[in-house]
Amino acid sequence: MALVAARGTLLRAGVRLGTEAAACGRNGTRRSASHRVLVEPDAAAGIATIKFKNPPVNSLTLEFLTELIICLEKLENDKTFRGVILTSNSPGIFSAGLDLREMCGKNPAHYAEYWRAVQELWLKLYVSNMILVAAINGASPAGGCLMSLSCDYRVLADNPRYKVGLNETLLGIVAPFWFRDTLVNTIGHRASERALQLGLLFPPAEALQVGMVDQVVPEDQVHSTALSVITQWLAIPDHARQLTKSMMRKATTDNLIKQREADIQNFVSFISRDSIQKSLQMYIEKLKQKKS
Ligand SMILES: CC/C=C\C/C=C\C/C=C\CCC/C=C/C(=O)SCCNC(=O)CCNC(=O)[C@H](O)C(C)(C)COP(=O)(O)OP(=O)(O)OC[C@H]1O[C@@H](n2cnc3c(N)ncnc32)[C@H](O)[C@@H]1OP(=O)(O)O
Repeated sequence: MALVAARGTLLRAGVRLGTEAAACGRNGTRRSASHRVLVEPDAAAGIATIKFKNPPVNSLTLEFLTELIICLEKLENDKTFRGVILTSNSPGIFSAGLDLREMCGKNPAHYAEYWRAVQELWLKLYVSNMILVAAINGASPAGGCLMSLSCDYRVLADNPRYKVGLNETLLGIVAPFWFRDTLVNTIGHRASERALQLGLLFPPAEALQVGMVDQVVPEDQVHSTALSVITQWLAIPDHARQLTKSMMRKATTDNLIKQREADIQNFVSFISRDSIQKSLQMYIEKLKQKKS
């Protein structure tokens, strides 16, 4: 049902599914998707690289989310691909997280549609049967960080500007329980409590120390490191690795699935509050002023 809704959004956005489907095909040659998601398949290796291309900062607009969801679903259903690297097409920014303008000045129906898409992307990533490795080649706050936390392994480029973390409280908003659970499953309860309350954004050395990422490498080695990690993981028999992943993660996704509609209502009423809208507007304004 979520995919049908996603396709509806894509069609309204004028995205041609034929082109999208071709982009996620099984050819070994480099091909690119129609809009915001580039896919570089290596059929012989069974690996595809997904590159985010939603300028200026790869924020998760509804259209970008929808393209990502459809792309992941196509790769998941194509047994050629057993591993995927997620990275940015614009080194410097992995993803700025949820698109602030999707959560500001819109109506409740829009917020509900948007949040359903955010949930869907997380569900697709967190319990994917494929091996997902995040090659984090830029800053990755909030929803951007959630995407990488949902992968099986994270490689971060060693650049002090590339901070990662769930900084929601700095915006005056609250990371929902499934963002929290994803973080707790990765770095543990105490470290998550501190990171979430303070909205901490960790530079590479600290991110490694707290366990937000698994490896920090020089910037020009991020992709090759991700590739060699995925190659190691590919050596494990799929059925055993997949069942183990499911055993570790399914309870977390089931928790959202069983209260998905309530979570959407919660988000809509929270984000619609005047005080929250004001906080978001002020934050957007602050980002603008930073430039001048
Ligand atoms: C009990 C519980 C109760 C309730 C809970 C219920 C529900 C939960 C409710 C809400 C949960 C929401 C969860 C939200 C998750 C998120 O992901 S929020 C987004 C957080 N993201 C950020 O904080 C990142 C902000 N951006 C930056 O820090 C920087 O832009 C950057 C480091 C990513 C890049 O820096 P620069 O290269 O210097 O680029 P600029 O800052 O100049 O930005 C260029 C351009 O892009 C715009 N922009 C930046 N980020 C976003 C964004 N996230 N969305 C939309 N647009 C963004 C920026 O404004 C600039 O625009 P212009 O000025 O050029 O128009």
